[in-house]
Amino acid sequence: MTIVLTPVWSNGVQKLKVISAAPTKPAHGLLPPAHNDAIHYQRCLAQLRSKDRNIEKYIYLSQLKDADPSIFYRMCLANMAEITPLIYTPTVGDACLQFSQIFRRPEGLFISIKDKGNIGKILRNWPRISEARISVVTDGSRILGLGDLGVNGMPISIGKLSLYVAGAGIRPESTIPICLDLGTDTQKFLDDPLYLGLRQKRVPTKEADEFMEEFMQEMAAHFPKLLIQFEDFSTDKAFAYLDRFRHRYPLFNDDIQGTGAVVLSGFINAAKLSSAASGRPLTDHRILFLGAGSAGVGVAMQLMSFFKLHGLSTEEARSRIYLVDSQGLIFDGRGPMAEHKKYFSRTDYQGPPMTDLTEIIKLVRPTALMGLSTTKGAFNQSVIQTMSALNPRPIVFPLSNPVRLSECEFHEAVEWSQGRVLFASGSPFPEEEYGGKMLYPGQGNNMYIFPGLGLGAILARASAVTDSMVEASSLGLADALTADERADDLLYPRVERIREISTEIALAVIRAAQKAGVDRSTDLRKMSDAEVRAFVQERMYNP
Ligand SMILES: O=C([O-])CC(=O)C(=O)O
Ligand SMILES: [Mg+2]
Repeated sequence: MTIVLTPVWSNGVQKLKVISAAPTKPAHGLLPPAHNDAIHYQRCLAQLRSKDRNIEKYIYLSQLKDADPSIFYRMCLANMAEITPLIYTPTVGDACLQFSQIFRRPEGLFISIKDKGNIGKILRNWPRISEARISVVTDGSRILGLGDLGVNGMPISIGKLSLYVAGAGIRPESTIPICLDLGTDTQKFLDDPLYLGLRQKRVPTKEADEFMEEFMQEMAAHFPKLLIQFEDFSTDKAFAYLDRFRHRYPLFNDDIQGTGAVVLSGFINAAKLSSAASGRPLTDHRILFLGAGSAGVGVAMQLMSFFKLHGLSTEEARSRIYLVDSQGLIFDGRGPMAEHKKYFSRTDYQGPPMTDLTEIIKLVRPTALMGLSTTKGAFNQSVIQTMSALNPRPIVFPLSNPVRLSECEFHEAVEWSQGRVLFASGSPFPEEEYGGKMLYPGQGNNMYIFPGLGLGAILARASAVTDSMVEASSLGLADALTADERADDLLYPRVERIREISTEIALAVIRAAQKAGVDRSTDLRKMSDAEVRAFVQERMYNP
């Protein structure tokens, strides 16, 4: 599929108009005589592999996507494990940091605070309004664990949407990457002559809130079939915008809900293995979080459903969770704290403030340790050894992204736990051999969830994304492990099966939407599961 856009002028405004969306075959003589598609695919793959640095591979793949989306997506699907880390975490982190240096050609929509009052007009410049189904929207205020990157956050929206296409078969022309430019507080960018964003500090909250209100209203008015994924907003905004808009528009926050769902899923599978080894009931698990930002608290909230699914009350479920932030264990006696941390603040601890993670572990005796702190090395040898002394199979999930901010590496966790660790990380790590056995790290990254969750919500034409739909996506993923994968102690399915996984998740999400009564595509209600699966698969874009 080639989309040819031509600039046209309307009311003094330049717009892009689609003049050809049909596959175009170059006229005779415009290609070399021995050019053919299959060999060209091999040529592109060889070109990719000839590059030494991942950022070069990223740039090459971006240009390939632009020049020939079909080859690009075919390559992604056939080489998921190799290419996902290049177009997504961790390389996308470098692409964001260097966006203003490596920028070639615009992709997606840029809407800045200067457009306040005129956002509808900007949206009308999007060339494929009626096809729009999914948008990933960031304001760049907290990209991965890299901080406030301003307009340099655009590659995160682009990368997530490439995975929607590859992983869930959303059509490329149905995706809209959006970066909102509300300024940046990162001086380095403001001083950089190549920086592509506004040269101003972030606007005050009130102005940002008014902007978001207008943005969401205009998005809904212009794109009636669009689902919105909020991505990498700073913690306070992530919670505030999710709360404010989730009951009015179909949307979810990937960092709070997507990460929550993917970790719940991995935890379900890890807890079974851990309890099988310890003989302790599933309801006895205790989970300690390092990091209490949007992802940390989002995951903690989602993990409560693990205990509730096993019959515990909300109060009992909450009591299984402990949060630690940069100032140590979070408990009521510690003094004032941010609103979003209060729910998990411990009332049963009355001692002095505790900051040392090993000491906190000895006190809490957790079965599982979750890292969402972006503090490299926080899960050091003493931490892992203490977890391993308490648990025959300790659950350790260093979830911070990208790789270099991970709380520990897989080989460290394997070595320090003597091969017993049940491990999942946010970014990919290589497998390890220990005691003659191959051990595989799980990748507890929301990339397993959002493509299928989004696909299900889009196909159901959900008017809102309910908690039950998010939970269904998580349970759908946990159930997607094959017998082979279970035999290898995997916590997540192999990423090569992403389309199958997305189909199962979409089915679970569609059913949950129907149960919640938020589905507007009511024809799907009458279909059997097998029919819905076939329906989902038929609709997938196949490069
Ligand atoms: O993008 C990723 O790899 C996961 C994610 O949402 C984040 O770290 O913010
Ligand atoms: Mg994110």
